[in-house]
Amino acid sequence: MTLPIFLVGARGCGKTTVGQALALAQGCQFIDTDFWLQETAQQTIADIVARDGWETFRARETDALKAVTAPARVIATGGGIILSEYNRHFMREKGIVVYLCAPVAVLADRLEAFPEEGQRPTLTGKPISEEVSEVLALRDALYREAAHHVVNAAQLPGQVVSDIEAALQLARAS
Ligand SMILES: Nc1ncnc2c1ncn2[C@@H]1O[C@H](COP(=O)(O)OP(=O)(O)OP(=O)(O)O)[C@@H](O)[C@H]1O
Ligand SMILES: O=C(O)C1=C[C@@H](O)[C@@H](O)[C@H](O)C1
Ligand SMILES: [Mg+2]
Repeated sequence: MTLPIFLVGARGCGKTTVGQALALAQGCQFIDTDFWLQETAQQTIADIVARDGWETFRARETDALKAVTAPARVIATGGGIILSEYNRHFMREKGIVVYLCAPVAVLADRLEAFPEEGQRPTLTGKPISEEVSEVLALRDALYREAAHHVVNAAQLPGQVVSDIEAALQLARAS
């Protein structure tokens, strides 16, 4: 049985982008909790948050995580999935968790170029660069706590995929 691979990390670290390429390389199915949730709810995340609040979104995110978890899948998660202790333990127990780690400047540049506001409503009400810095400072330890592997996500997507594959291979061999 091939364990599911969970990609975690901040908004803009490339979970969706790298996840699709990794799934292709591994011959796995690709699933994204943000996409799955929005399709199932027939609403954007911004609309869910505006109508029902972040707490409701977080509860639905945990439901999404449980629903999509299955063998032979690469699962791109939402940037805040690690806020829940339940989610962190669930991912570690059910599969292999990879933290796509990138510095604030890289994340902020990507988010400024591709804001996708429907999927990424503001978390703090602050400008992007300030928000990324503040949120990453609070979450970096949680990404690390959840992760089996940490990779440098500031590289080109193909190199990030290669680094993840190398880490998985090394772990299998040891
Ligand atoms: N390694 C990379 N190099 C250059 N650009 C990238 C890389 N990874 C992602 N990007 C770009 O950055 C933007 C954000 O990437 P992506 O949507 O994959 O991030 P994410 O981690 O899934 O974010 P979220 O937590 O909001 O779902 C995209 O427009 C994508 O093209
Ligand atoms: O970092 C976050 O808290 C979020 C990231 C996105 O992937 C979405 O899951 C949502 O906008 C929340
Ligand atoms: Mg994504």
